[in-house]
Amino acid sequence: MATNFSSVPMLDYSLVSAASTRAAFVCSLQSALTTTGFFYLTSHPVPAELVASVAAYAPRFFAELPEEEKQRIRMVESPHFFGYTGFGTEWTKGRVDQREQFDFGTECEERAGEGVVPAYKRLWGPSQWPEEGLLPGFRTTLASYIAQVSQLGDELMVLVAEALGLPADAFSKFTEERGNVHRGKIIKYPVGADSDQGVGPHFDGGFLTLLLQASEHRGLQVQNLGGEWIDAPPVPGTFVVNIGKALEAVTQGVAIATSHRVLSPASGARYSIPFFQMIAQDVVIGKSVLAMPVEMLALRDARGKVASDCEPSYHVLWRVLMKRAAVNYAEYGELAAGQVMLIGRIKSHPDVGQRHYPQLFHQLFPDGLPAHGSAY
Ligand SMILES: O=C(O)CCC(=O)C(=O)O
Ligand SMILES: [Fe+2]
Repeated sequence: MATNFSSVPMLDYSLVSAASTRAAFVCSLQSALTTTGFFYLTSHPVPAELVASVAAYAPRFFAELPEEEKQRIRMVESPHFFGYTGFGTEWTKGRVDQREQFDFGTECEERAGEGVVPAYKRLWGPSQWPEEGLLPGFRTTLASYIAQVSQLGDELMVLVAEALGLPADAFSKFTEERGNVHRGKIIKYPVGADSDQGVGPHFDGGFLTLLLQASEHRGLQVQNLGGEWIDAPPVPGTFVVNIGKALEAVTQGVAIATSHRVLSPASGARYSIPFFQMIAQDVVIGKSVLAMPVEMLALRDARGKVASDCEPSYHVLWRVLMKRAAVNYAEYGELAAGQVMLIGRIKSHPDVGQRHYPQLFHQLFPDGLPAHGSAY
């Protein structure tokens, strides 16, 4: 019988600092990685004041920025896919997502100009920020936040390696010499939306996602191994951590990427701030799969077949599995991670692709701009 879960486990990060309790944390991490693919992290080291200050900016960004300023920094202006995306322009599984968002990333200079080959080198570059005077402190607060969450993500990856019986530096080959450029989003799910689909069922792409639920409204749900939707309500002082498809693939499916969705809030706008831990652009995941201990492969196989609205697929050879998985991760086998990300971004935001990556846009959309994009 497959192992299953009916709630998202809570892991206490303070256990990591004492030698006597570290093993207990690693043990619960192993179970979360191999069974739920999702966990809450309590007592984490990102200062509560910084988290509160980031959360307080979320409603202000949408309410206080004038429409012209949102338009000035809209994503279509950025070859790096950073900036503002208006309400109702993103689709998942054939339905409009009821959310509006602002994408930003690790502070970074433009690394390559127009016409560079491979084109994905252009993904890395600066975020688009609103005028300082319109939202004072927004930029520095988010820069500090992403730096601190990145550091926590790096620490977690060392623990992930330990929990999966791998050497502590097992994941270092997925780090670029100049450091990885991670991505974050500020999302608003409005009340009174046209449908209950805040965001439809999907997987995340990179290694780990660390999500801050920035208001008290529930809506996030995680799909268990039997296909049922489990609530993951906001818990003050925690991050919700989940595994992305890249981590699932490099661990041969031992760590499970779990399908999740957000239902539109019933009683007030919901805000969330996910941080997506990215990997080195040039890595071809298909050539970088890690040798996993047999006990870990046995844990994977013990899960049995998983029911999902997104067709996960870790119990067969990962290459076969990736071919069957959600459309934007199928390419991990042969293409560089940066290229996979670029394809996914263009599918999700075809207007940005058409403007900045016309060649690849025409390959993906030979009939021109579709009525909407869909990454998942
Ligand atoms: O808003 C949330 O709680 C989750 C968002 C999410 O899953 C995503 O943007 O990938
Ligand atoms: Fe997600």
